[in-house]
Amino acid sequence: MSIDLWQRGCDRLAIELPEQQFSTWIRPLPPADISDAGEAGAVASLRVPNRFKLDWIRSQYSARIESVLSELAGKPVRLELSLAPREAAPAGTIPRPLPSRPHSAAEVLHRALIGGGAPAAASVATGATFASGSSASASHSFHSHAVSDAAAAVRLAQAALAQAQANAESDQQAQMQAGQVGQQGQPGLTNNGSTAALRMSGDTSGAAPLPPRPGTLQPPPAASRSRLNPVLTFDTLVAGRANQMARTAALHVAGAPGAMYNPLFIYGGVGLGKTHLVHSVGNALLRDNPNARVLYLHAEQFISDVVKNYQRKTFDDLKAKYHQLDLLLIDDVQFFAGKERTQEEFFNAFEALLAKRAHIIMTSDTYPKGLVDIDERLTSRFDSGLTVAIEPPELEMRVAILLAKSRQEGAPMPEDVAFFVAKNVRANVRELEGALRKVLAYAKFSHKDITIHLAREALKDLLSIQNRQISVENIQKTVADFYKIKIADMYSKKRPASIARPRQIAMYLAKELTQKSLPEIGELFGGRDHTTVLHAVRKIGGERQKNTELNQQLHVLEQTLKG
Ligand SMILES: Nc1ncnc2c1ncn2[C@@H]1O[C@H](COP(=O)(O)OP(=O)(O)OP(=O)(O)O)[C@@H](O)[C@H]1O
Repeated sequence: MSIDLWQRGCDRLAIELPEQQFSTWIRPLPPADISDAGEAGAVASLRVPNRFKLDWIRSQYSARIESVLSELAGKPVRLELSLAPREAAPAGTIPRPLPSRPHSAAEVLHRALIGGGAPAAASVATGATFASGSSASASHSFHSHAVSDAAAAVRLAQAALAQAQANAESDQQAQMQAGQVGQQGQPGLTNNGSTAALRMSGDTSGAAPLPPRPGTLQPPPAASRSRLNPVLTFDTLVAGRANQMARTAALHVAGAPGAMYNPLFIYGGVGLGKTHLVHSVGNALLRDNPNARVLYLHAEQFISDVVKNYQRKTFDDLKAKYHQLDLLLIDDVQFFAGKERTQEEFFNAFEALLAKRAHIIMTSDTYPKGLVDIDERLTSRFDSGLTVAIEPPELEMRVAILLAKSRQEGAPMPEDVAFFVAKNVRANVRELEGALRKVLAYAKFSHKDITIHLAREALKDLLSIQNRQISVENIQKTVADFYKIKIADMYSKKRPASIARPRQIAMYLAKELTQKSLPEIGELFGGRDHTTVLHAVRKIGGERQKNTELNQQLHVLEQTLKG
């Protein structure tokens, strides 16, 4: 009965929680041991592999796990968490029936965006702007019921892809399975999907492909003509809440280019995976159709092409190069600012490609209407298909990225270390990769195991900069400014919501962004008890998951504090 109850609880949580959260925190847990005390209830004893995970599950999920188990058991079930002994076998994996695979990426996105409601459909079809996660406030036309349907559908897509990827790693048979997924419009396994996306030094952001590992297949010639980096595929792109909409839209385009969501405009801050995503589309399309004419380029390359062809008066060459494409992937279009001739040529190419139903995907650091010094006739066209944001990765996603990339590097990072690094490196994926490189290099050269102690050593410069920059006082001042209250209110006993809420937000940020303990934070907030701080941390952390406006405000505050 105990395994069965636990299994059913997991199945329920798999439906309720975002896929990334479920996969990171719940799925890897060993089954809880359930001791039944008759009418009085039952106790579910769960052995968690490390302290970080234990604390996190206790603070974030234990209440929900208890209530799901109690509901299923028909009597109260108390959850008892303890640390698994070090030498214990690695945590087992709960077999979880995956939701049936979506029929195609197009369908997934369609369901995700349209959900059950026609009004949202209309706004999407005519050029909706929406953002995953915190920036969803920009999506006035995106109905909230569609958001929850979207989340559910995207979870289905993620589950199917996660399954395909997991299978693909294991054996030849799984490769065939992944190939079938590809035929349905989703990316399957690419020949070098497991090739490391990391280098031990230097920048990984450029488009220059890494040399494939011995034994992996060479990229097809079309990939080099297209300037695609064969390493940047959907297989190596970790999915999370931060990129779910953009990734789902990109999957759709890869499966059915030239159909809907054309142009696709992807925007977000630096190092969040925009370039990776557009390369993934190109690589997926070429894998399915090696004859497709695909070109990836940075906006600056387009600018220099225009200049060169103007100097040589070879306008026809320029047209021939761009107007014949099936898929144009163009990165960082904000670089077109102030370049009138380039904008003119891009406008021509844009019109020609759309007229023949070729697909265009653009990236930028801001949404189309936020672009400066770019002609309105262009920016309005940029916004005429689908505009999606990529957000900074949330904690679960950062952990998943570290685990995935360290595995690709052949030096798997233990979960507690990944958690430690992810908690401390929050800005973007590029920084996360930098931190991972440092930790792995440090372990390699010092011939030591990868532990939290080692990670702390390897990253001490980075951590000390952060600790220096973010103090509780700084947080109190920034939050007080933001919500227009007095700093003194942070320490006062006043309770009106207009003051109590910013104070709770400041406590939450103090816990998130500093190394201070709950009692220390309580002390700095006018001598409050640590339970008051814990309550604030849980409350704001929980609300943040559901309330997009609050999440947006917290992002702004976090970015301000991190400088
Ligand atoms: N979700 C992800 N999963 C795995 N790797 C990722 C993910 N997001 C980003 N990366 C990696 O992080 C690095 C930076 O990503 P990328 O260059 O795509 O960011 P970007 O948004 O285009 O940044 P910029 O605007 O500075 O060009 C790359 O090495 C990329 O492979």
